[in-house]
Amino acid sequence: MRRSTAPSLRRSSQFISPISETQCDHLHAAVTSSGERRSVAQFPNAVRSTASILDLLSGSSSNTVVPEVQSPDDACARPIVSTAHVRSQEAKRSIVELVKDENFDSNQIVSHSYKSKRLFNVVWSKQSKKKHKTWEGDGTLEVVEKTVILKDTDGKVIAQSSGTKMAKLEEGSRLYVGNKEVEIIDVISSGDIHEAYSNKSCSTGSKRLPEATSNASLPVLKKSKILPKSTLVCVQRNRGPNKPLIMPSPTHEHQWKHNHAHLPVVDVMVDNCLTHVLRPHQRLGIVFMYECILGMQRPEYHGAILADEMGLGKTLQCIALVWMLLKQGPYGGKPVLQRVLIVTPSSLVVNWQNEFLHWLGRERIQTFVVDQKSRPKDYRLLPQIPVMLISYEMFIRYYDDISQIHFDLLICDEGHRLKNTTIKTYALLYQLDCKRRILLTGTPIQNDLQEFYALIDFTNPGVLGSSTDFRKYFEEPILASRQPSADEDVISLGGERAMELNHRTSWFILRRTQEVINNFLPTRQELVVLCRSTPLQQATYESVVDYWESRGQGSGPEEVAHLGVITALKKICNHPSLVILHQSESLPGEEDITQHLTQNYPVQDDAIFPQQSGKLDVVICLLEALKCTKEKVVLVSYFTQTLDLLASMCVQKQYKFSRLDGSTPSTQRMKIVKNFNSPHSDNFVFLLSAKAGGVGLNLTGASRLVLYDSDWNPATDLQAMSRIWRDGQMRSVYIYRLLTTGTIEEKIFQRQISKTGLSGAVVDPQNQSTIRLSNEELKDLFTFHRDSTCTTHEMLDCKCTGVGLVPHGDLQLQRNLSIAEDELSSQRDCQLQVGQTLASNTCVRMNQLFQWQHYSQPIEATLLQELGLSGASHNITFIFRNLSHSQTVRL
Ligand SMILES: Nc1ncnc2c1ncn2[C@@H]1O[C@H](COP(=O)(O)OP(=O)(O)OP(=O)(O)O)[C@@H](O)[C@H]1O
Ligand SMILES: [Mg+2]
Repeated sequence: MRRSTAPSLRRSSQFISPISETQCDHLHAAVTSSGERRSVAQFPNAVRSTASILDLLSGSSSNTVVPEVQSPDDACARPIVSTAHVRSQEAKRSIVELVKDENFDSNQIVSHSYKSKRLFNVVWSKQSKKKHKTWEGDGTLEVVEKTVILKDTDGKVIAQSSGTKMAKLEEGSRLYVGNKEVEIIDVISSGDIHEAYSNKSCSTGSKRLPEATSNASLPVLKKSKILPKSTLVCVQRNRGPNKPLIMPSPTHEHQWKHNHAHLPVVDVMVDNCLTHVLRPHQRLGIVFMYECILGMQRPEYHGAILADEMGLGKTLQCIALVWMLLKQGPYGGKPVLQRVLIVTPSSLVVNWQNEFLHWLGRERIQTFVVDQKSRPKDYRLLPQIPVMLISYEMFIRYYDDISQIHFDLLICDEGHRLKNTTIKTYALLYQLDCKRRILLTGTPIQNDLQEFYALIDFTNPGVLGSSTDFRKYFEEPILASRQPSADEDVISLGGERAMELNHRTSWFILRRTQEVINNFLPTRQELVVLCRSTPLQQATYESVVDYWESRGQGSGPEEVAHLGVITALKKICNHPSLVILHQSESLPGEEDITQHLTQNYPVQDDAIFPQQSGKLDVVICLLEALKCTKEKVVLVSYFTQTLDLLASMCVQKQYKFSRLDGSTPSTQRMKIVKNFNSPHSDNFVFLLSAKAGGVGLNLTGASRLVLYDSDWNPATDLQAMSRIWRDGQMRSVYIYRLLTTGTIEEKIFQRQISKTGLSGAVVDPQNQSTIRLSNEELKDLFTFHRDSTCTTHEMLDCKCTGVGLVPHGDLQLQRNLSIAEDELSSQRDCQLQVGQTLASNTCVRMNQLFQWQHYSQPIEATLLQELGLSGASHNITFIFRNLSHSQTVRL
C-alpha cells in the first residue's frame, strides 16, 4: 500500500535547545510574515466553535469561535520549543482568520524569500501507451524555469528533465519527465514559491538537486479524454487555492508528557490532496478533533464529540484526520495512529469505505470491511491495512476477536445510539481498550441528562465522575430547579450547575448547523402540503374515533388501546386500505379496530386503490409531473405497509424504483444507494424506510423528497428529510411534508412546532412507548376537523389571506409569537426541559412557520406548476412554503 502525505509540504523543523523568553519572541517575530511583532501568548490556543450542553439539549447551536488565550508563562517557560511550534502558532491564527477571511493566503506564514518555482501535485507511472493507465503513486512536480523535478511522496527525486520549452501546465496536463509519465492533479503554487518552503521540502527527502540539468525533453501530452478513475475524482475535487492546514503545536506540558525522547517538534498538516476540498467549518472540525484526541485540551482525556448537523461532512473530517495521523505526528513526525476502528450502523459501512476511496483514492489507503467473509481475526494478519470498518452488530458478534487487536482510535458513527448504557453495544464499546474516541452524531442529544451523561462518559470516561456523582451533583439540582414549586435558591443552584455542566463538557463537543454550508448548496424549498381527505378516509377515521369513544375512551388496558387508535388513524391518513385489509399486521389493540372497520367497509382491494387517499393522489400527481424530467424522487415513510403500497403504485405506473427498508441486507444497501444516485440509473423513485435508512445516507441523486408521514420526534423527521440536501447536490431541492388536513397528522406536526402543549413523554406508537396523555389531550388528538382547510394555520391565528404573504397587520402577532418562542427557548436553555422531546432549532418552530409563505386555495397555477403539484390541486387545501437561499432562514 502506498501512502502519501504530500511531503513536499511537510516542514520538519529542527530541535532548538532551551532559549530565553527574549529569544523566543525574537524567533517568533522573525517568522511573522507581516513583520508585526507578536508574542506567542497572543495567539489562541484552542480554535473551535463549541456547542454547549444547553445548546445540544435545546437543539440550538452556536458557531462562536472560542479562543482560549494561552498563558504568557507557557510561551517560553519550557525548554522544548521549535520553529515548528512558532509557525504553528501562526497557523492557529491562520485557522481562526480563515473563518473571517476566505482570501487569507497561508503562504504568508513562512518567509519573504522567493525563488521562481511552480509546484504541482501529480500522479506518476512508468511511461506506457496504455489507454487506461494505472498510476504507480503520487508526488510533486517542481518546475523552475525549464527544469522539471518529479519527487515521490517522501520528497525523493525520481525523475527530472530540463531544457525544452513548455506548454501551459494545468490540471489534467500530462507530460514526460525522464522515463516517467506524469499527470498534474492540481496546482500547489502556480507562480513563485518561497525558497525557504521548498528548501524544507527538499531537506526531508534526498539531497537537494542542482538547479537545472539539460538535454531532456519535456513533451507535454494532450489531456486524455478518458481519465483514470482516481484522476477524475481528484480533478473534480479541486476547487480553489490550496491552503495548508497545519495543526496547532503541542503545548509545553504536552511535550513534557509525551515527548520523552525529546524528538523535534514538527508540523502536522492535512494532506494537500484534501485541503482543496475542505470547507472552512471542516478545517476547524479537524483541528478540534486533533486537539481533543491528542490530549491537547485536557491531558488526561482523549475523546471528542463531533455533533455537526446532518450533511456537514463529518465523514470527510474524520477521514482527513485519520489519514493525517496515520502518516504524521508532532514528535519527530512519528505517526500517532497505526490502526483505527470505525463502527457505524450497518447501512453505512460501505458508505464509509466509498468515502475513503473517493477522497483518498485506492492508491493511498485500503480499508478492511468486516462482513460474512472477512472476519476481524483475518484483519489481525493485515498490518498494512490501517482502518477497520464494522457495523455495531458485527462489533458485538466479534468483540472477542476485536479486543485482541490494538486500535489507536475508535470512531463511532451515528453515536447517539450509545445514549443507553444498558445495551450490550455500549458496554462492549466502553470496555474496548482504546482511549482516543470520536463520537459522531447529527441528531441533537435529546430527552434526558442520563442519556447525555452516557455519551459524555463514553467519549471521555470519568470526566464527569461516576453516574451517581453526576446524578447528585448535576441532575438532581437541575431537575429540581425545573419544578413549579422550586424556590429561588433551588432555581439558582440548578442554573449554576447547568452552567458548570456546560463548561465542563463544551471543550470536547462541537456542533455546527447547516448554515455553514448554505453558501455551497443550491436552494431548497421546504413545503408543508395539507392534503384533503377522501370520503373513505373521513368515514373510516370518524368510525375509529367513535369506536374509541364508545369504548369509554380510556377503558381497558389504556396505553395499548391508545396506541392502537393512534396507529389506526395514522394508517387511515396514509391509506384506509392499510387498516381495512391488513388485519394480520395490526398492532396489539388495533385488531379490534381493523375488525370493526373491515365489517363496516367491506371494500375490495382494487376498488380502493389508489384513489382513496388524498396524500397518495398528491404523490401520484407529483410523480406524473416529474416523470419526463431528469429529476428523481425519494418517498419516505415510517410504515413498511405504506412502502408496499407505494411500491405497488410504482409498479402500476411502471416507474422504476429502488427500495431500502429494515429487511434490506446491509451488504446490499450501499449498492442500492449508489445505483440510484448514479446519473446513469433510470430508477426514478427511491422508497425509503425512515426508521431503517433515515440516518447517514446520501441520496443526492434525487432532488425531491416526500415525507409521506411524520414521527412524533422532530429529530427523526429531520434525519429523513436531510438525505437529499447535502454536499454533492447539484439541483434545487424540494422537500414535501404531507399532512392530511384536520387529522392527527396535523396534531403531530403542531406538537413538533410548539412544545408548550406537550405534557407527556415522547410518544411513539411504533416503539411502543408509554403514552402519558390525559383523556382531554387524547380527545383533542383524535378530534377530526373535517371542514378545516388547515388547523395549523388557524392555530397560528394568522390573518393572512393565504396568498403567500404575511399581511402587515400581523407583524405584531408575529413578533409576539417570536418573543414567546424566544422565551420558551431561553427557558429551555436554562432549564434543560428534561423529559420532553427536545427538537433542535433545525425543526421549524411556530414563529418560523409564521414567516413562511402561506397559500390557501385557490393557489396560483404557476406556483403549483413549479412545485409539480398542478394535477393535485383538487386534493390540496393549504401549503406552507419556505425558500432557503444561502444564508436565509431555514427549517
Ligand atoms: N468538502 C466537501 N466537498 C464536497 N462534498 C462533500 C464535502 N464534505 C462532504 N461532502 C459530501 O457531502 C455528503 C454528506 O457528507 P457526510 O455523509 O459525511 O455527512 P454527515 O455529516 O455524516 O451527515 P449525517 O449526519 O447525515 O450522516 C457526502 O456525500 C460527502 O461526500
Ligand atoms: Mg454521517
